[in-house]
Amino acid sequence: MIEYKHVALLGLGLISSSIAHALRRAGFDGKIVGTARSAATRQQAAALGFCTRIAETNREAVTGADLVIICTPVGAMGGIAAEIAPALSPGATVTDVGSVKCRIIEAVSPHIPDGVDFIPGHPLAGTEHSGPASGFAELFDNRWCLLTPLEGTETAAIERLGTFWQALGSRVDTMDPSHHDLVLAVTSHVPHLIAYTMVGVADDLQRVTESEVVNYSAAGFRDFTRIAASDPTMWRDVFLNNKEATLEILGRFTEELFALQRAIRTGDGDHLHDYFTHTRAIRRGIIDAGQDTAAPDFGRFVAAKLPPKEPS
Ligand SMILES: NC(=O)C1=CN([C@@H]2O[C@H](COP(=O)(O)OP(=O)(O)OC[C@H]3O[C@@H](n4cnc5c(N)ncnc54)[C@H](O)[C@@H]3O)[C@@H](O)[C@H]2O)C=CC1
Ligand SMILES: O=C(O)C(=O)Cc1ccc(O)cc1
Repeated sequence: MIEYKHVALLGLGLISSSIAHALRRAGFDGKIVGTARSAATRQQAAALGFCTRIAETNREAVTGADLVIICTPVGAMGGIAAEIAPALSPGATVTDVGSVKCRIIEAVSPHIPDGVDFIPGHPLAGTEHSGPASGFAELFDNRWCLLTPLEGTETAAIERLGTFWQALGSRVDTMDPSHHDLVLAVTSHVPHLIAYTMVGVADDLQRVTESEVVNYSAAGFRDFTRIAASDPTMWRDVFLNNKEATLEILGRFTEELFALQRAIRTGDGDHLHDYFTHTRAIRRGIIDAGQDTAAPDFGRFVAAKLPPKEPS
């Protein structure tokens, strides 16, 4: 059962509008007060009608809220926390949905007043679409939502937030924030960077081959173009705020790529065959373990394999 009575959604885009739709589907009868930076977005959200009320400012939206969810690009979250701090109600929970966790914790927690819990979160669910019209109630169904609570946070507050995400359809788990950032660098951030790069390469090539890249693109490349259509501001902020883990995984990726490049150049078919046999076994292992292709499950699979990130 959802224990909150007044949910404030800061930022009105894919994730926040999906939260509102999923709340309504769950029968939530409390208040959903949303706000966004631009008047045009606020008007669009008001017309779509998924909030009880649209507030003009972040401070107005959080006034009286017992759950505040920051749903903006990662780079904006610290400034928003500073802005809302004086208006937060004692006993409220502040959470976020950002794709990285350590930098958000650094930016947000110094502003959270005593008596308010900050519990960082990340629903591992999304699409390449953005804006208030892109949300839908089923987005979080059977997807993981990872909470990365800070030391000393009351278990009851964490459980309350976990129950909230379960009511939206999610499976909920907790994780150490730096481990989260490393796992997500492998399963989401670097794959997005690769997709962005591959589409850029194809675009260069297309100038030579005219429309062949589009005409003959296979399913794999089409998936790359879908991912590479994701919101530029959001992904700029992800990479700038998960720099260390992204560079670590990108370094490993580049080493493996060079080894494959060398195998192709030298005609080392055994190396290629062994490598592809190994990766196929990984994929089949995921399926045999009852975890299908969904990224969140793959995330857990990788989490089990990666060593915990060493403190920097
Ligand atoms: N899109 C996805 O697939 C997923 C996104 N996330 C995370 O969720 C958060 C929101 O993402 P989406 O809903 O996809 O974004 P979106 O682009 O659909 O919506 C973002 C909202 O934030 C507002 N905003 C933008 N810049 C702002 C600023 N500087 N100050 C205040 N408000 C600002 C926008 O007006 C918009 O209302 C991001 O932090 C992202 O990392 C998490 C899981 C999946
Ligand atoms: O659309 C896709 O394939 C995604 O990978 C969605 C996504 C994007 C960012 C996240 O932090 C979590 C999920």
